[in-house]
Amino acid sequence: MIYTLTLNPAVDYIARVPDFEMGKINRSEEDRKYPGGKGINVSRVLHRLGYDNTALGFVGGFTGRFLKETLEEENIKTDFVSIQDDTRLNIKLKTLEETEINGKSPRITEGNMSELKQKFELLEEGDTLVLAGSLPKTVSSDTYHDIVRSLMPKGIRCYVDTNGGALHHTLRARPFFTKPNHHELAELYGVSIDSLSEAATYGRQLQKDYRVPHILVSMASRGALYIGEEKMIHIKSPKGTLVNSVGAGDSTVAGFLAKYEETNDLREAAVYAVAAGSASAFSEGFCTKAEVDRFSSTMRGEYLNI
Ligand SMILES: Nc1ncnc2c1ncn2[C@@H]1O[C@H](COP(=O)(O)OP(=O)(O)OP(=O)(O)O)[C@@H](O)[C@H]1O
Ligand SMILES: O=P(O)(O)OC[C@@]1(O)O[C@H](CO)[C@@H](O)[C@@H]1O
Repeated sequence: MIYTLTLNPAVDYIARVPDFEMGKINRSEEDRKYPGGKGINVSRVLHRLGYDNTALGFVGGFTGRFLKETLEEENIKTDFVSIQDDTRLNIKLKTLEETEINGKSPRITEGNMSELKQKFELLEEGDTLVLAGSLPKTVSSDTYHDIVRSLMPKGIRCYVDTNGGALHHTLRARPFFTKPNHHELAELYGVSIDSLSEAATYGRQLQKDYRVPHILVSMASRGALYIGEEKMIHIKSPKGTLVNSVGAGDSTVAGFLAKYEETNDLREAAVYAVAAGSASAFSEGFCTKAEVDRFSSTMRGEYLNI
C-alpha cells in the first residue's frame, strides 16, 4: 500500500492576472482552487497514474474540509488528523512570472502529533510512505527524521521531498529516495548550481555524505539527474510550453514511484519521473497517464560516468 504524508497541506489559490500592478486593485482573469501541499499532489498524481494510495496529514477548518472533500470526490483515500486551526491558503499569482505566497502554517498540538503517530502503526513491510513538503512551524525539525528512522527498519520505503534544515535532518535517517531540485541541493551545500556537471558533483556528494540509495535532482526545463549507488542518468525534459509549474516536482516524485513499483527498473523510473513532471508543467492542472505514457515512450535517459 502507498501512503503520502503532508504535515502542512494547503488550499492552492491560483490567480491569473496578466497585467498585475503592485499597489492597485487588480482583477483576476481566471482563478482556481485546488487541494495542495506536496504529499497531497503526489497522491493526486499517483491516482491519475493508476496507483491507489492513502493521504495522511493534518487538516482543519473550512479549507481543510474543502481539501478532504475534493480528494474524496476524486476517489483518493484519506486518513487525516483533524486540527483546530484552518489549513493554510497558498496564493499562486500568475503574472508575467509566477509569484507565490505560502500561508502561515496552523498550530499542531502534541495531541495531534500522537494521533498521527498511531496511524503509522497501520503501515506494514512492503508499504511505501512519501513524506513531502514543509513542516508546520510548531513541529520539531526532526519530525520527518524520526518517522523515517522508525519506519525504514520495518521494511517500509520512505520517499522524501522537503528542503532546508528539514531536508538535512531527514537525510540523516537514510530514506530510500529523495528529490531535491537543484536550488535545494545548492542550499544544502551553500553553493550555487547552474550546470549539469555541478548538479552531478553535488548530487554525488550528497550520496556520499548521506548514503541515500536513490537521488533525483530535478532541474526544471533541463529535466533531472538520477544518482544511484552504481549509475548516474541524465533525463532531458521533453519540449513543450510551460503552463503551470506548481506541482511539477511532486509529479516527478509520483512518476518515479509509480514506474519503480511497476518495473523495479531505475532508468525507466527516472524517465517516467521527468515525463510526469513535464506533462504536469505543460498542463493547467496535473498530467494525465496518457500524456505521461506518450512522452516517456519517446525519451531515453543518458548514462553519465559516475
Ligand atoms: N519549464 C519546464 N519545461 C519542461 N519541463 C519542466 C519545466 N519545469 C518543470 N519541468 C518538469 O518538472 C520537473 C520538476 O521541476 P522542478 O525542477 O522545477 O521541480 P520543483 O522545483 O520541485 O517543482 P515545483 O516546486 O514547481 O513543483 C522537471 O524535472 C521537469 O521534468
Ligand atoms: O510550503 P511548502 O510545503 O514547501 O510547499 C507547498 C506548496 O507550494 O507545494 C506544492 C507544490 O509543490 C503546492 O501545492 C503547495 O502550495
